[in-house]
Amino acid sequence: MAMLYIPRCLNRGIRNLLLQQRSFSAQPIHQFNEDDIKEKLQQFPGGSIDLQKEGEIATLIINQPERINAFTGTMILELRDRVEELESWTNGKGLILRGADNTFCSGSDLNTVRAISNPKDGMTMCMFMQNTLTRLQRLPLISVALVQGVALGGGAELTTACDFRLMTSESEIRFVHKLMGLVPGWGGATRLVQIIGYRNALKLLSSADRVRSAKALRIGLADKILPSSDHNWCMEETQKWLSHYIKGSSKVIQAIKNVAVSGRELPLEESLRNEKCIFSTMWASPDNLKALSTVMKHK
Ligand SMILES: CCCC(=O)SCCNC(=O)CCNC(=O)[C@H](O)C(C)(C)COP(=O)(O)OP(=O)(O)OC[C@H]1O[C@@H](n2cnc3c(N)ncnc32)[C@H](O)[C@@H]1OP(=O)(O)O
Repeated sequence: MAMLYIPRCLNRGIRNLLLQQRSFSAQPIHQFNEDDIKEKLQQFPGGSIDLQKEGEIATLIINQPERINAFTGTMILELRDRVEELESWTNGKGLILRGADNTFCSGSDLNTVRAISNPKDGMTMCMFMQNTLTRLQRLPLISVALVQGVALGGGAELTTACDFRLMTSESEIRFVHKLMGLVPGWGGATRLVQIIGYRNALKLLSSADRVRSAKALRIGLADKILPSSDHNWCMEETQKWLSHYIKGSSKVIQAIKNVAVSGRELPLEESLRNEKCIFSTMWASPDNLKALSTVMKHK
């Protein structure tokens, strides 16, 4: 885990504070013994979660196209491994989350869902995924979900674990949980309220309506509509869109993501203290001194 660069030269107090803050990023929301649920999920194989790194942008691919990228037991486990790998990617700046074969994700694999359809397994699977997606959301990378095709149920929840969402004009996000006698359990309801506010979130959850791209843009669920669904074009556009937000050194970009996460998640005073600590790692840093040595006009 290397969430944040912590220089050795800092005094011990600040270093300790920063180490605490770093552990906040990867700290599990739910502390429980994961062995049983890992063993259970292992019994439901299929598909994969692939990680590709190209320069400073990584791409996570939800890959089970024959079932519209439904999430099997082993994909839940692989997602955790890939997120852990990204936590120690010190040079990274951006992350794209997408599905294979021009569609995003049809949610939990219904075969897995049926097999773990008892309260104990449901609860531990829910805690496992909440821990993973919270860690994904807190990665010091600017993340964007590229939503092609459908993002249903758990797939819709996954999109909310990214900082931003780009949709094609033909794609849809749909919280179908109500139709299955459920509520979101991967943290999607909590994050949805944070993204689009209580009233809009309640409408989407209680109606289970399709949210097409124009509406998603209007209510702030999507950040851009891509007019073509051609996969290569969509990926290029997503990288181009992301590149605007990740210009600069990885240390600066990671620090920016960390102060924003802190502001979203911590009470005011704690967040201000955290911001001060992160600021102290950037003030007079090589990036800062380099910038100061140039003639600066922000016209
Ligand atoms: C806490 C998590 C909550 C959850 O996520 S619960 C899961 C919620 N998701 C669903 O219920 C999705 C149900 N599926 C659908 O509505 C449709 O298949 C969907 C995604 C709109 C795609 O429709 P089409 O494009 O017409 O394709 P299709 O129906 O022929 O599907 C192709 C093959 O994929 C399968 N599939 C799709 N979604 C799946 C899923 N989630 N789990 C397991 N299998 C799934 C589908 O059964 C079909 O298989 P087959 O070719 O008939 O063997």
